[in-house]
Amino acid sequence: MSRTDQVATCPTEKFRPPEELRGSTVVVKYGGHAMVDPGLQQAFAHDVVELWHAGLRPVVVHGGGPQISAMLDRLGLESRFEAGLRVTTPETMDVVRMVLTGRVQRELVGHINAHGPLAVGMTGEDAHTMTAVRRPAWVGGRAVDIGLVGDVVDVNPRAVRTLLEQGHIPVVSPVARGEDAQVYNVNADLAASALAVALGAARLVVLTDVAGLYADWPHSTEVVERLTADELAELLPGLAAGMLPKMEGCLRAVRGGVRGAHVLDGRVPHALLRGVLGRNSPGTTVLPEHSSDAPCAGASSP
Ligand SMILES: Nc1ncnc2c1ncn2[C@@H]1O[C@H](COP(=O)(O)OP(=O)(O)O)[C@@H](O)[C@H]1O
Ligand SMILES: CC(=O)N[C@@H](CCC(=O)OP(=O)(O)O)C(=O)O
Repeated sequence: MSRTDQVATCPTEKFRPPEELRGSTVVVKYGGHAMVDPGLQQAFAHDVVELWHAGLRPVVVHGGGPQISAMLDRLGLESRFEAGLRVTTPETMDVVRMVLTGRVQRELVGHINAHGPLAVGMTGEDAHTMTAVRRPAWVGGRAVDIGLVGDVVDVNPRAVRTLLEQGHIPVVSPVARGEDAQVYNVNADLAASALAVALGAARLVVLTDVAGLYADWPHSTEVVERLTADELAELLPGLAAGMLPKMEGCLRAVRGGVRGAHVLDGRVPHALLRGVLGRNSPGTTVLPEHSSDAPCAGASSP
């Protein structure tokens, strides 16, 4: 698809990606808490299309935790988390699938496609894109059964690559197939990280509802601006639910070959563009151990 013919809005001149990012895949995880405002969803969709215009290949993996909880509440079903993961009965799984794929994904696809025929929605189940195995939650050193919650153990990126090659923007729901014929609820941060590694993405960007990783949460809002994978590995066991899967996802990504991972404030308009294309990314940036490849260098700032 021609990038100039198909999309009428979003002029490319404003945003020039650094040379090393041209043609690169960028996996963006858009968190449920940062998408509760429809205005923010539209601004996010606009930014994703800007990245596409600038010659990058964005892939969106979305969350939807608050939206799932609201629907469970409406249906009078229990909503409970252990170590940040939703306890998922077969009945809960039906609601997870319905809300993520039937509603949240559809809304995002609609917002992106308001700019042109770009986004295609899919789930990790499609074309065996994500295969997961059942995992427990670890609470106080003990494994707790949390039902149909999966860890992604295999990613087949072929369907996503085909969409990218055709000029599309894949929008992926974090639901995975199991080899045991079950369907698994996967934390969206970890799903995005697994997909970024499998696609050989240049960047993983996690948009959430805080300014980044706070050094002393919940006592201070001082953001950790940069850290290496080793530094993050040391911090990880002490992190609280919410930030834990995001930082674990960033760590797995940079250790899996992704050149940089960012946690950004999704409530700030254009945080995504500034994070990917700006000279100095806001939020928290995680780099591999020996990075001479500063992921924010050389761009013209939006
Ligand atoms: N060290 C930390 N720094 C920032 N936020 C933290 C930290 N530890 C826990 N959190 C919590 O993590 C939340 C973000 O995770 P979550 O609510 O799951 O967001 P999302 O819906 O974007 O995935 C923050 O709103 C905050 O309450
Ligand atoms: C296993 C598990 O907890 N899955 C998440 C999937 C959605 C998600 O991760 O959404 P956010 O990114 O908005 O938190 C859930 O059921 O809420």
